[in-house]
Amino acid sequence: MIELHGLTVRYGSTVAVDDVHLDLPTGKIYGLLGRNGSGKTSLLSALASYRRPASGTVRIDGADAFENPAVMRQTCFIRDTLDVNDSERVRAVLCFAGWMRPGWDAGYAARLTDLFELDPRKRISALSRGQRSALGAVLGLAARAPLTILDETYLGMDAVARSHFYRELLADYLARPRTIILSTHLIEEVADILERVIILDRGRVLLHEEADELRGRGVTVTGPAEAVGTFAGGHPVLGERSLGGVREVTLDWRPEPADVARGEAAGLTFGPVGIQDLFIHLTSASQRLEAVR
Ligand SMILES: Nc1ncnc2c1ncn2[C@@H]1O[C@H](COP(=O)(O)OP(=O)(O)OP(=O)(O)O)[C@@H](O)[C@H]1O
Repeated sequence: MIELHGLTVRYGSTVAVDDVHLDLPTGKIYGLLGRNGSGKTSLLSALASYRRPASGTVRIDGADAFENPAVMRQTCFIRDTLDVNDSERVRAVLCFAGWMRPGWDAGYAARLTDLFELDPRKRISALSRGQRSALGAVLGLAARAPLTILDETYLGMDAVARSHFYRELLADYLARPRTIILSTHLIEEVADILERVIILDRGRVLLHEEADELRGRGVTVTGPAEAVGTFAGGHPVLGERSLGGVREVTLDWRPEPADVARGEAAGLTFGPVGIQDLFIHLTSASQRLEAVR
């Protein structure tokens, strides 16, 4: 279990992570989502001991994680900076990772390097943005660390490379289950491989839920404005739009089959709300709420 208790990260007067409490069972793939500046990198940096929290604790399997060598050996944190020397060659970086990482699989790293068409002789400074991202993906996957944290690692990769990455990640995770935390803005793309979703909003946890729960959590209701209004009454509205006499509302509510049948009889249609849409509605609804306070 990964336990964050009262975790707060500050930069001077900026509170990047604000009193976060999270209990995260190990052996799952987590998606850490949030708008720009919501505190994702700061939270992950504290989790990986890259940044000392202003207050609060991180415990992993009962042990205090901060600067704990035993915990750090089991943790692989890949961020876009890659934390490697730009004058090194790819081959040397992989070799160093093999030396640093107890679970490193050199054969798997070589296969991934081929898959992403990375030239092991190239210097890091000569890699394109996408190639740097691909190297991050190789370092993160081949480390096979019990706690693998990928902070927007694959952002620079093209669509083909990202699809290779998602496939490899899922296959390797199924073969060797471990805890993987992905922070991403490419929500729609990764949604299918996530088991749990955490949404951060201005340093706080807005939501922590099973991805399957989230997939069925919201509903869109479309139809004649008056009928939609009557049906939606009393349920939390995440968003709405109207065109002529037709209104569509997105509700944070899971209707029972009987509710759907009643709505359909009144001329309404129902649609699912994907994780990305739910994310957009929840984070913008939270901002609207803040604005009226
Ligand atoms: N080194 C720093 N010095 C000062 N403020 C910082 C620093 N790093 C982050 N911050 C601030 O902390 C807050 C959270 O930033 P953080 O990078 O953790 O967010 P994020 O969710 O990862 O953002 P993004 O999605 O844009 O990468 C922001 O207000 C940011 O300006």
